[in-house]
Amino acid sequence: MWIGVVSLFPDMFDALTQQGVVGRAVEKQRIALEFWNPRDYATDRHRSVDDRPYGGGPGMLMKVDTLRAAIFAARERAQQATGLVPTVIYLSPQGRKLDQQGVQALASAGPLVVVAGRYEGIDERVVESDIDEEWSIGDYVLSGGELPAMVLIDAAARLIPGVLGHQDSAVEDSFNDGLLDCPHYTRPEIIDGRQVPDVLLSGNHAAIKRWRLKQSLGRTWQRRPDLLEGRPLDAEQRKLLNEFIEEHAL
Ligand SMILES: O=C(NCc1ccc(CNCc2ncc[nH]2)cc1)c1csc2nc[nH]c(=O)c12
Repeated sequence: MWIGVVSLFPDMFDALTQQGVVGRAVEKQRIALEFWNPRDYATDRHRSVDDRPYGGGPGMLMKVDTLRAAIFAARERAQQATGLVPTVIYLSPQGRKLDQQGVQALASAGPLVVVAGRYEGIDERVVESDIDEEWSIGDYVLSGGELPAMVLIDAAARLIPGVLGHQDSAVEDSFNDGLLDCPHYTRPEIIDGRQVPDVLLSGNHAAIKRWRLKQSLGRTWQRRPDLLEGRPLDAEQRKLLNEFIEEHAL
């Protein structure tokens, strides 16, 4: 997967490229990550990358000429590297809320150019002419688009075949099948008098699988009933959830 990043703070992405799953994927060239910094296109003495908003008011905007130069360069490289026209994503509080379905769509959309904004954002005419999709990662205020861009890249990278060693864990990821995860346990068997559920020590793999699915369904029902609305349950799952509800009826 080819991803171009337009950002004033490319070094922030070291957190992604130097570590873990995405780091290894970049190393194994499952993902190509390239960066374009608008500051490199600044021509004035102060190398300015921000500009004042028409109409006044607090805050600055990304300077149009340096931003567009970086976007065009990234787009050009995407086509050169992949032969495809990239989807240009702008991370913004006004964007569509990112969820696993959105991540799956982005991970299979071919090359991406991801634009991380700073200041109060970017000129609306640049959004109209150069941006294909706007995405937000949630309803809270951050200082820029870099962390959201890293969230998007990390989530998409996990879905690229071969990126995760144990591919099955990506498939079984709770948000992959739309349910919350079941509880997990590891040594010691007793912590402050609290024991591990017997079924997990039984070695009965069918019972363990059933117990875990039941816990996932039950916890989703308790904590995120909204996730169940968009997800039909088969007869077995319905039965397990009903059992859980009866056991937890207050
Ligand atoms: O660039 C991002 N944030 C920086 C930022 C924060 C606030 C403002 C506007 N502030 C004035 C205002 N707001 C509402 C009315 N008036 C502009 C830019 C960002 C990208 S994706 C994302 N997802 C979740 N949260 C985020 O902050 C982000």
